[in-house]
Amino acid sequence: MSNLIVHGGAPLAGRVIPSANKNAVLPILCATLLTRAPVRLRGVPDLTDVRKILEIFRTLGSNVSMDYATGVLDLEHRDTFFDAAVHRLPEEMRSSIMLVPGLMARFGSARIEDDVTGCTLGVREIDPHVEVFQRFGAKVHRGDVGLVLSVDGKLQANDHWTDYASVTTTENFVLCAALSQGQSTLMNAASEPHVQEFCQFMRMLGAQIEGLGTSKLSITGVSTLGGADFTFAEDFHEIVTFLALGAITGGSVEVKNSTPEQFPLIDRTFAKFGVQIVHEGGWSRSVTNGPLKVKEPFTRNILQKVEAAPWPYLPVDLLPIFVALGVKAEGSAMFWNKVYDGAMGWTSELSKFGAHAFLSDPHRIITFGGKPLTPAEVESPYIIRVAIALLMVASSIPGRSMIHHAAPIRRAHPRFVENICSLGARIEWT
Ligand SMILES: CC(=O)N[C@H]1[C@@H](OP(=O)(O)OP(=O)(O)OC[C@H]2O[C@@H](n3ccc(=O)[nH]c3=O)[C@H](O)[C@@H]2O)O[C@H](CO)[C@@H](O)[C@@H]1O
Ligand SMILES: C=C(OP(=O)(O)O)C(=O)O
Repeated sequence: MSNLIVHGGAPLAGRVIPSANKNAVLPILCATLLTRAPVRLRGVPDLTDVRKILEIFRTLGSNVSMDYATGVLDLEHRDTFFDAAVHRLPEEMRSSIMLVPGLMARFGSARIEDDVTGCTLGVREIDPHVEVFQRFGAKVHRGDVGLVLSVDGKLQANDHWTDYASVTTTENFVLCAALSQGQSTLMNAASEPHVQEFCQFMRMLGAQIEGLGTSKLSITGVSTLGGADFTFAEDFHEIVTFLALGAITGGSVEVKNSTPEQFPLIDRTFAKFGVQIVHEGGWSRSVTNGPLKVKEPFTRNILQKVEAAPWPYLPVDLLPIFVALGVKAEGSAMFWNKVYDGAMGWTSELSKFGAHAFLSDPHRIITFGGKPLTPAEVESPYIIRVAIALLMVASSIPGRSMIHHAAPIRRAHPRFVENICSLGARIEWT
């Protein structure tokens, strides 16, 4: 069941309740390893990455009680067992690397698998992570497969200034610092909404963290962490996805959104393609007035552009969704991924629909939108949000399209096909 058949052309309309943000859920799951107290998590989505992490917890001997119907997860990591020579951590997902601090704190050893790259977006370094672990006192050597880490006694607090604001490196720094001896400071910390949500959970466990949402995080280590009963917030990626699906199909979708204050730049980006986002009464909806059209800049000789970079820029994971709007909207626009060097090489798939999108360099695509589109069979790379962008384009074209290898969608969006069908789409897995 990894291909999607899409019978496109119907305007999507209705209401959707978004799920939790995978990129908050996964680091929070990894963080639970730092405590021996019971933890209850509410709103846990049924995602392939979540299942992989829960499976490793079961292998370690943790009590795991997951009810996907209610989204309630009860976890207790008490008498767990881990052997870096025997156990393997989940692969093909980035978040696996955030199991390291919990394993080091519990067992004095951990490992990093060779494939912790997640989506194939280009180079995804592990060096910034290894550097963080070493600064806290870990010794690192290359094993037969992957890296093996060991630490004697407690981790040692330290100050660090990273090369760039990396989401998972920031989270790993906080995970290490929470139980270290002394005060640690991270400069150039990432501040995405999911990083803030993760820090709020850490605080609920008893971690002492200052500077949430800024580029400087100060953490005072404590001797033990306690339990928590935590409810996940709504996923801004999923909110944007459904709003964009409404807009690209000429319909109107309303999505529950408790944090519109995170949206001003996202709203302006929609507006560049003629889509107005209205936030009202805890819901957001996309409104279009006729066919999508790229807003012309006043400055001469430049293209309309969308720049994606670490928060508070537009998040890079949202860029493919706006590229899909760019393909549909009449006019030209440039999309600039300032983070990854291999995330934009799927223009050839767009061209199978008859779209005109030009990869100008590894970081930039230009769309010449509004061209007549026809249904097509396309191949998605192993990139969650590109599978979605291809599905968006297919949904906007009358007729039968097929998205091959769309399974990555299940890494981030539970019940995605059910949700979109409830809006009037005709889509099925095959
Ligand atoms: C599980 C999780 O949370 N994954 C997210 C996390 O991955 P992840 O934490 O792996 O992403 P990073 O922020 O570390 O960035 C990924 C790569 O981009 C490059 N880089 C990044 C920033 C920068 O200013 N300069 C630079 O060169 C580096 O090669 C780096 O390895 O953040 C990414 C960027 O928001 C998102 O795409 C991923 O969905
Ligand atoms: C790239 C993503 O995830 P990961 O880092 O886990 O591959 C994503 O969530 O879009």
